[in-house]
Amino acid sequence: MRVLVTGGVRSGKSRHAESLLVGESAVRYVAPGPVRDDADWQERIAAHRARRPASWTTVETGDLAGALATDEAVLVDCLGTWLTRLVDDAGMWDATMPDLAAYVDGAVDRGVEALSVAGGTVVLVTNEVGMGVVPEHRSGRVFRDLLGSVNQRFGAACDEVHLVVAGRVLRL
Ligand SMILES: Nc1nc2c(ncn2[C@@H]2O[C@H](COP(=O)(O)OP(=O)(O)OP(=O)(O)O)[C@@H](O)[C@H]2O)c(=O)[nH]1
Repeated sequence: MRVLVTGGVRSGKSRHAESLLVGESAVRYVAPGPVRDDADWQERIAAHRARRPASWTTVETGDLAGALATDEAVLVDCLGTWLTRLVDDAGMWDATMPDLAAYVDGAVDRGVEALSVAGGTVVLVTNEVGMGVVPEHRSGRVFRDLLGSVNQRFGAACDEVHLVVAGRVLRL
């Protein structure tokens, strides 16, 4: 079973994603975003860790395909931060859109392939962006476009896509 969970910031999508894995004996929690050390972020992370069952393991890595290569159930939170880290690490925010799209597509290919052979339940969390005003800065516009495509690719590779709004879940 592969599920993509999408929604806005603080929509309740992480909690919903976690609830889909209740009953799994072992879960690999994958945090694929950039390493950040500001106090606000550390507080958020601490709250997440406190609510995870003791039997879950945490993997902090940008290597999505590698993190999916397991027979354990996997929760990836989230594809938005994964994308940010992917482009950050490659130093590609100023690259042309075709170059960026091709680079991200290659990484998505590897992720989708790993997803297709993963041994257990996989839940991927992502962000629903692009429903508001056009971002003022180019990096915001680029991120919005790329993440839309990433979501479509992973959505197509999943059995189900769930949209979370105001804590309510709509199965698409
Ligand atoms: N590095 C790291 N990140 C973590 C860990 N646990 C959670 N996170 C990150 O915390 C982020 C989620 O933070 P939230 O504040 O709950 O997200 P949100 O989008 O505002 O809210 P929801 O929609 O309710 O999930 C995700 O990017 C996770 O990867 C951890 O142990 N380590």
